[in-house]
Amino acid sequence: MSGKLASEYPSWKKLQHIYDSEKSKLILKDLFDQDPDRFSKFSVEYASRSGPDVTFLLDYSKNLITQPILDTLLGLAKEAEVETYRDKMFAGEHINTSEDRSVLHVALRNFNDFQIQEAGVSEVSAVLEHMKVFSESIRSGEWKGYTGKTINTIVNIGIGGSDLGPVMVTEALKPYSKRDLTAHFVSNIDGTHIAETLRVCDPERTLFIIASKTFTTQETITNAETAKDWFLSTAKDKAHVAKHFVALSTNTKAVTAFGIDEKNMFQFWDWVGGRYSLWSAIGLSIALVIGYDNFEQLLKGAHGMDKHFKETPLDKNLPVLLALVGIWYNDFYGAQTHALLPYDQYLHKFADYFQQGDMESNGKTITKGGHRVNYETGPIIWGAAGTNGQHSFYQLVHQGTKLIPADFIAPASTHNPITNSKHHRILLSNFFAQPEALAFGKTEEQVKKELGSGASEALIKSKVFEGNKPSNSIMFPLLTPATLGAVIALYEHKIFTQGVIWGINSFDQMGVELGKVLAKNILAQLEKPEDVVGHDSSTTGLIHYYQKYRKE
Ligand SMILES: O=P(O)(O)OC[C@H]1O[C@H](O)[C@H](O)[C@@H](O)[C@@H]1O
Repeated sequence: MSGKLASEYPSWKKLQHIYDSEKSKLILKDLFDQDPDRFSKFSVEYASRSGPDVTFLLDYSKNLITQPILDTLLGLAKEAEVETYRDKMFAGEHINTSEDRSVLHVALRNFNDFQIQEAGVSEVSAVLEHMKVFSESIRSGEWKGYTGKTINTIVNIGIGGSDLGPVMVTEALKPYSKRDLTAHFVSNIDGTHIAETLRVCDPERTLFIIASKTFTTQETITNAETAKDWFLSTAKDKAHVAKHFVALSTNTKAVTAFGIDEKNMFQFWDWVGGRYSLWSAIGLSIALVIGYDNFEQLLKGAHGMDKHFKETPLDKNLPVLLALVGIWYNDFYGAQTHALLPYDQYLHKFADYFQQGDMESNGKTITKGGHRVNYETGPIIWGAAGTNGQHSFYQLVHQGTKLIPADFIAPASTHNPITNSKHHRILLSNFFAQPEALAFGKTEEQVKKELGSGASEALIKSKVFEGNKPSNSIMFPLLTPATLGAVIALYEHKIFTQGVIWGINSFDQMGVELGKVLAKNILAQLEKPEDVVGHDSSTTGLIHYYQKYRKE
């Protein structure tokens, strides 16, 4: 984040040299054979030092690293001043330089532990109290809709960071949810999304949560207006809006202009980035679904990880270790992607969430100093819940031509121990087997032995697994709110660390602007073919095709 080019650091050059000269010797099978203590050397058990007890195991031994490589990666983190920039973040310095803002999602889950000076930080506890009182009144049935009925459905209308965090967390923590309160999340501008949602809502019993940091996002405001029109078509009187619409935003003026009472607005601040906002008022839908106390556990679990990140030496610092092994593949092995593979159905939105978290943060080409990088920055993040992925894309991960580092994530115990945990044991046997298969593969000799004589050379070759595919494994006792908080914060700080090393600003998102501007211009041209001007022939042709076939 210093804005320097990472490739200029001495450790970067050393890593390149190590990669060029030692790559052929970095064979997982040999590394494990040579060192019976490899697992204990390259794994850490995290235990929270504050707040609720959270523990998990990070096993990074199945990576293509040796101690000297890790030491050099740690040297890189030192040279890039990861510790200095981490401390600047916690101190509230304006490390988001292009927008001249501090980056303080850590202040949202701080509970007066670290001293953080920034306007708004002292208001965090009052907003949490507002969320607590409000969520409890909805959940208890004390809050009534305009006809005196209780609320049984919430619809969060938001997009990007104002959608993905609440969706991922409410799915992940479903075992803690109030089952008679149904939550919907509407994000897409495609009218289908809101239309299909409203179809199953009762205007007398539905609460709309309009979640938008800026309260100017076209998708969210359009969907919110449609929801308000739908509501008023039954409720008639605008005064009833106050019972059915609340806003989560930094923009009081736009919220009140929309017709939402300021007392039904939950505030946050410009130092909360959209993709880091689930800890803020944007988490109201989470508090409603799982209850405020569980929401607070989520925050406290994350704070425990903040403390770990802030106070632990780099060589034992989990987010830093994840960041460094990621850089090793991204920048030296040329891996283009990174897979997040939770073996937990409740985490089925985890990869979707971190697509924004990681790719919007580190998908940058220009350093903070304004230079074009001459190395790769943020990886493509993707993934799916196990074991579904095994029956679709794992073929390529095992035998394709690409190197795909992956994180396997699983709970030791399940919230649904049905059939004497038979399902869970099968699930976990896959969670253990896949990284093993990826790392150690299957040799030609083994295949020949299995097939016996007479098997063709082609068949034998097709059944060989080269192995040597790296992965991390993360395992925790049970997916609780506090554990989830800690794991999300783990990845947030990993992303931060990589951004610092690459010298980029992980906290702006200029890359999402251009498309928005062009769409606005095109929207004004859609009426008549003769209005379609100023485009290339492809774009013009596509718009003309639409104009020919549209039915409105
Ligand atoms: O919360 P809002 O202001 O409506 O913004 C919603 C989203 O808008 C844009 O797409 C930004 O790139 C995201 O970071 C943000 O989360």
